[in-house]
Amino acid sequence: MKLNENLSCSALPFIHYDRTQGGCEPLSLIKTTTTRGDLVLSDRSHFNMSSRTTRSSTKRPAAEPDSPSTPSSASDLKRRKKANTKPAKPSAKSSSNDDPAPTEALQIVEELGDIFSAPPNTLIIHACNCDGSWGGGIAKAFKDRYPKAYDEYAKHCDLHGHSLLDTAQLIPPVDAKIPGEEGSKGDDKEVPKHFVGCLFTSRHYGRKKDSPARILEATKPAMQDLLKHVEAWNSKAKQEDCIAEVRMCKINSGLFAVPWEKSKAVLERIDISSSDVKVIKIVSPKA
Ligand SMILES: Nc1ncnc2c1ncn2[C@@H]1O[C@H](COP(=O)(O)OP(=O)(O)OC[C@H]2O[C@H](OP(=O)(O)O)[C@H](O)[C@@H]2O)[C@@H](O)[C@H]1O
Repeated sequence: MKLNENLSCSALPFIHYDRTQGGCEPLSLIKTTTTRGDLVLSDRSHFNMSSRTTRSSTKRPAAEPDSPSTPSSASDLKRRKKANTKPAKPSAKSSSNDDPAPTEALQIVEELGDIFSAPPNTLIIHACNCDGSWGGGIAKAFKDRYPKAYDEYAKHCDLHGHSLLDTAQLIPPVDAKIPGEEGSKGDDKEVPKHFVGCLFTSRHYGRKKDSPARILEATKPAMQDLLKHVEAWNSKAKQEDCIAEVRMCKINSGLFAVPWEKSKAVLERIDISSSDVKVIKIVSPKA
């Protein structure tokens, strides 16, 4: 693929980006980042596993408490586990009432439509539990549409368990094509190049989900963590691989049972003066 170094991510909507520090990495490598902002390169084959693990919606055993919180690749996870390092975790003590007014606030724009009919290079965000379950609500739709992204999420939960609360996972586009049944290649389904953003706002799902107050408390640091991942990704990605638009559902407002206006108020207190992402589109289905 030919690179155009004259183009920058600043040409893309929603992203203000200085590409002077950008680098060109081989296309065979996937770039992921840690909470500390380290860039981690992994062979793309890791993200394109042909066999999909079947996950049940049953509770998983929590990972060891000293496991790192948000690395985004298996190689990074292993490296960290071996080194027994613990990345800094964003503070969980933020609330919309205590926070100072942001210098530049994250803009939340609401519209009706199909969240998944987004153009390529869109990041689509939803709220997640730390148990490795995308069993209901919009999470089930994510699992059906992005099965390999689900595998990445479930692996992340297996390795880090409840230490993921207050953090986020950025999953690069790994579901370019969902294979059809064996021997019927014509049934392969094309999937746009979408990034998936997981906000870990509750440890458990279902009846064991965290309280609305704790879910709200996790919402801000989780989103801040995701914005850092986006910034790190875009600072290194080629122009055609940059995240160009960010969409989200009304997180926490369904199965997590937190009124949307409360989550929205928390999100609108996030300072984005040093973030690439200025606007998040909230896309809800037409009635
Ligand atoms: N197909 C669809 N297309 C478009 N929009 C859809 C939709 N389905 C629902 N919505 C809307 O999307 C918003 C969020 O509502 P949700 O209930 O999904 O998510 P939430 O953030 O409250 O809770 C997270 C937990 O729900 C999951 O299920 P499990 O726990 O695994 O069972 C996760 O894994 C977490 O644990 C609401 O505005 C819904 O109207």
